Amino acid sequence: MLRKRATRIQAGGCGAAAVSSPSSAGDTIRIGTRGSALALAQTGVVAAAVAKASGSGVEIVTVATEGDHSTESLASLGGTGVFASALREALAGGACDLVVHSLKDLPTAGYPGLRIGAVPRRADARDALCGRDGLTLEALPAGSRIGTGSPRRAAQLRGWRPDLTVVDIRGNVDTRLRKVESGELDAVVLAAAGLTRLGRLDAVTEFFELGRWATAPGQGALALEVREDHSAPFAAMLKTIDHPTTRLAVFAERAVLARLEAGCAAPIGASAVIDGELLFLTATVYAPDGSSSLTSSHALVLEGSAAERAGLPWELGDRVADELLELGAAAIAPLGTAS
Ligand SMILES: NCc1[nH]cc(CCC(=O)O)c1CC(=O)O
Repeated sequence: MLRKRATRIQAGGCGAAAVSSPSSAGDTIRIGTRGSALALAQTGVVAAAVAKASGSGVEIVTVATEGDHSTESLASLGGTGVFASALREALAGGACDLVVHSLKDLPTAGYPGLRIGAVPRRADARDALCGRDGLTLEALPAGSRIGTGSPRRAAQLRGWRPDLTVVDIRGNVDTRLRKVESGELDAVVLAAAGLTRLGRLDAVTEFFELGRWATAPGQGALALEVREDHSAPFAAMLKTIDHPTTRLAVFAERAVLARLEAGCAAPIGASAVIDGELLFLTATVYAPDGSSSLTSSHALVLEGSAAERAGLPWELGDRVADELLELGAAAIAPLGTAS
């Protein structure tokens, strides 16, 4: 289902090379997005970058997704692709020329005829606690009610604070924050990147460091998905938006998910960073009840031809995932389609 918005962003036109749109409809590049406030905020940033890099007009097309309609818990929806499928269908069907995903919501399995055309620079990959009265996780009184819809966050909360009650919630970022403001919940856990994009960092009472609190593969990063059949100028435009370091890191994180055959709702955290010539990857699989977890870390030297380097994230992700499986990950957490 498509609803067209009247939003149009014209290119600034200050010397940007003219790039023809891949669309047969003319010069305007149509960018598909979900209609949530968070999706529109991040798509607005992408649209401005596309307009500047292409010199074309940009039109934002909102697409309703199953994840927006359903009030089911994310875990029971299965997680994999509830936000992404409708966007991918709109793109494949030609209703738009590129779509903007939160990378962590994009299934690792490809879609026929589509590819990830650009991964912009990543924002803060951490999770953040938004508690009442300035409270941190440690300071919350026993029995406090903490909301999250994510099996990973639920498992982490149970691991750190088994004396708290985890409440399964849905809804957009503002809805979740209001549950704390109204007193219905004592705290919620949200992605720092989303709070940043919505200008709601004021609600944060604690940032969880990645070393003790792993976050979803790809968290904080966006993916610009495109059809494979686009023009060379369109590819050149995508390249100016792509951030190669972010791409290497998030692909390594996603490779763990792919190897474990786990979806975006699986209780798995992964964090990759590049330090000089080394790509580091750490991933953790959590028992849903928080009683145990398994972690694996490895690093690879970034060397070789461009094609060889492009394969390194997968090699590293496979190594970490295989170690997690050897340690018994499949016995502590629901992997595969049951995630
Ligand atoms: N599944 C919802 C979702 N998808 C991306 C983000 C945050 C932004 C990001 O990680 O890029 C969120 C909200 C949240 O987890 O708090």
